[in-house]
Amino acid sequence: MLWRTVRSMDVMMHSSSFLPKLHRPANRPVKNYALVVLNQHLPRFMPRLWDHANLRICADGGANRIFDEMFQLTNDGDEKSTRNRYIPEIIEGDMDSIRPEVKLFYSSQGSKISDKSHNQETSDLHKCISRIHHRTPEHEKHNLCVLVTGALGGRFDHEAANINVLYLFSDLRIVLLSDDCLIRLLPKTHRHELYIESSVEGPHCGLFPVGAPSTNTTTTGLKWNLSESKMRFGSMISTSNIVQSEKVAVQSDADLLWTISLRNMA
Ligand SMILES: Nc1ncnc2c1ncn2[C@@H]1O[C@H](COP(=O)(O)OP(=O)(O)OP(=O)(O)O)[C@@H](O)[C@H]1O
Ligand SMILES: Cc1ncc(C[n+]2csc(CCO)c2C)c(N)n1
Repeated sequence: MLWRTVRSMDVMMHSSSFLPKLHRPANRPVKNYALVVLNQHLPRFMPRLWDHANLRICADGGANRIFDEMFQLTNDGDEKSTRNRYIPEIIEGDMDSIRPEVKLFYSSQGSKISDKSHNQETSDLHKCISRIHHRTPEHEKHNLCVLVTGALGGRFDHEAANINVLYLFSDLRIVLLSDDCLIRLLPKTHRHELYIESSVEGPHCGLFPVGAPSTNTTTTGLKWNLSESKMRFGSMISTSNIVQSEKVAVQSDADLLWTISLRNMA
């Protein structure tokens, strides 16, 4: 008999356990993550994301959003004390959008201001993720989760640059967030298991390659599953799909983007 050794691909597990739930079981703590705040309106659940993050970085004009908008999102009575409570560890970027008084305020409160105005080759988000990449030891990279707020729903060139960052730093788990959905990259190096937090995400979802086509993608757990299917722009991509199980499994010969809707968490 002929024996063949087939090396099965490692599984990468994903869950959106960082999303605020009304009733979180005590045995399911929020995983630690780094938070990057971009220059778009803050999501409703920002105070809860902020409180559970272990590192908070504002990308340039993202600092204006914390300064201006955090008060409206909290139930605090006093704008000044709210401002004093939400201090980012780092403000990173080319500093062409942060207002002078905001920069002054946060530097006086101890934020590190990293002025990269000489670099007009990469976006502010790219600069933030580079810093996180650099400071994370190799063996911890695959575990670290980076949440990026305000990444979607604005200027399309910014959105494309934000998605490009997922590909540039594919050894980090980066989640792009808006009020309405999230996006993550599923690298082709792994099989993927997505554990759906159905009280806060779904049911609408999408799965598609950007850049390089897929000739073979298989899924379980969706209403319209793929079975060794081809996907590329200009042909079929899976959009307006529906999650039908607590676990979605994906395997592909191409890097894919996974997107899922977020429920109204007001
Ligand atoms: N409308 C938007 N849509 C999506 N992402 C955005 C948008 N505006 C800003 N961002 C994100 O926030 C980051 C910081 O924004 P900021 O406005 O400071 O950028 P910028 O360098 O001034 O950009 P530009 O000069 O192209 O307007 C950007 O790198 C980008 O990732
Ligand atoms: C081919 C090419 N296209 C656009 C830019 C401009 N650009 C890209 S990122 C960035 C910084 C934004 O904060 C700027 C100005 C470039 N350098 N190279």
